[in-house]
Amino acid sequence: MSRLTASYQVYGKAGSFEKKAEGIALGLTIGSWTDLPLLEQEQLKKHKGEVVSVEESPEVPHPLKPDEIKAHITVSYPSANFSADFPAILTTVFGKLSLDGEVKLLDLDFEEDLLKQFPGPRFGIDGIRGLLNVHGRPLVMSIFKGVIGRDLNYLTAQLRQQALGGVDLVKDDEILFDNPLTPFEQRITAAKAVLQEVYAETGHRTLYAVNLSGRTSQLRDKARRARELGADALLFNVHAYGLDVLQELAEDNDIGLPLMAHPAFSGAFTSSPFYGVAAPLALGKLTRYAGADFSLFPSPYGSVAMEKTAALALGEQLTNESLLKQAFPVPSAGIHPGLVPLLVNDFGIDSIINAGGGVHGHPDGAAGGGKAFRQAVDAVLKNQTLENASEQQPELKTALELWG
Ligand SMILES: CSCCC(=O)C(=O)COP(=O)(O)O
Ligand SMILES: [Mg+2]
Repeated sequence: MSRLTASYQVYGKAGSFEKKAEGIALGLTIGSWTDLPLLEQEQLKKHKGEVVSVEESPEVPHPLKPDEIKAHITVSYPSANFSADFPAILTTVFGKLSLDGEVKLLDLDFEEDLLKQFPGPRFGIDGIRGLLNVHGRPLVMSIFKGVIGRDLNYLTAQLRQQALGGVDLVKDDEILFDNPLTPFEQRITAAKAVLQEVYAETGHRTLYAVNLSGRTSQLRDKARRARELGADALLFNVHAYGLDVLQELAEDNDIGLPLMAHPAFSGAFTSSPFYGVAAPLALGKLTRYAGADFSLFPSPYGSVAMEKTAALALGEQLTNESLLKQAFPVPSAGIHPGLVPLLVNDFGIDSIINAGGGVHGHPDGAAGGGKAFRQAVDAVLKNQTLENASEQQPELKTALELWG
């Protein structure tokens, strides 16, 4: 019978972890089966979780409780215990356990039979590159900024400048919801017209990811309508809605659009060193399994930073060998052109450089900001230092003078 394996980080006294692990394996599956009559014990055994390993780390004491150390516990659960969906899986491996003190879910290992039941990205990295016809370099994305309370004219003017800067994608800010000044459907049609104009003028193609927002029950129809109107991609605050909602959108052939997962709200359950779910699992592996073509997360460098080993592991989870397609890592937040060499070094060519303030705050406007990013990417691919490249690239020079 196939099994799902979960790894947890726990703290406790040395020597106490076998009991703790057994408690998890039992507590999340058949409960107190030893008290039941023999026949029922036999019947329930096949549903019991199994402790796979317990590894103590005596060299890592609890930072606040000197008599406790860290340990990793691995438990496998029979697939017969759950249906093949995220709500059932997460409830099985970390349901009531998530409420039971200092336990962090680090990873989940899906066997092939189970993994096959998840869609993964519809387009993936290769598919998105195909839509843009851009290969062999990281993509550049910019974010609308300051458009809350502004109308469609403002939005389209800002979009035009971003596209003229040569960015490959522009996304809504995740905090722009449906509103009377820039309604969802009109954002799509107005943006499409602007991006077609820029393409006709310059030959440069930019895709726009519109924020799919509102009540869950309305999302499918809104997303289908977006497709009918010719939307390029959908931004989605997946962690505010839940992975299963993303999966529903990803599997719907009448939607069939690239899906961009925003990390909003995820810090609430990934940031603690003691509790919640590890970011590489939540924003990496599971977001990819649920069908995101792109996953945004804080880079190790900007204004909202993720610890570097976690950010690297997250990028790895989005792109490693799997039955499912690769999703684009999009390290974000406080990104400016001077960070491009670090980001490409960390996340490789198959990643996206994403910036809001770093584009719009450029003294030459968003067009200048976009150009500075593209120039930084070109310099890195040519193994040039940004300083050297900026001698020939005024927009990059201005950006480096401003942000370093
Ligand atoms: C925390 S990752 C999400 C990035 C994002 O949505 C954003 O608006 C970043 O804007 P910035 O001006 O920091 O590039
Ligand atoms: Mg944002």
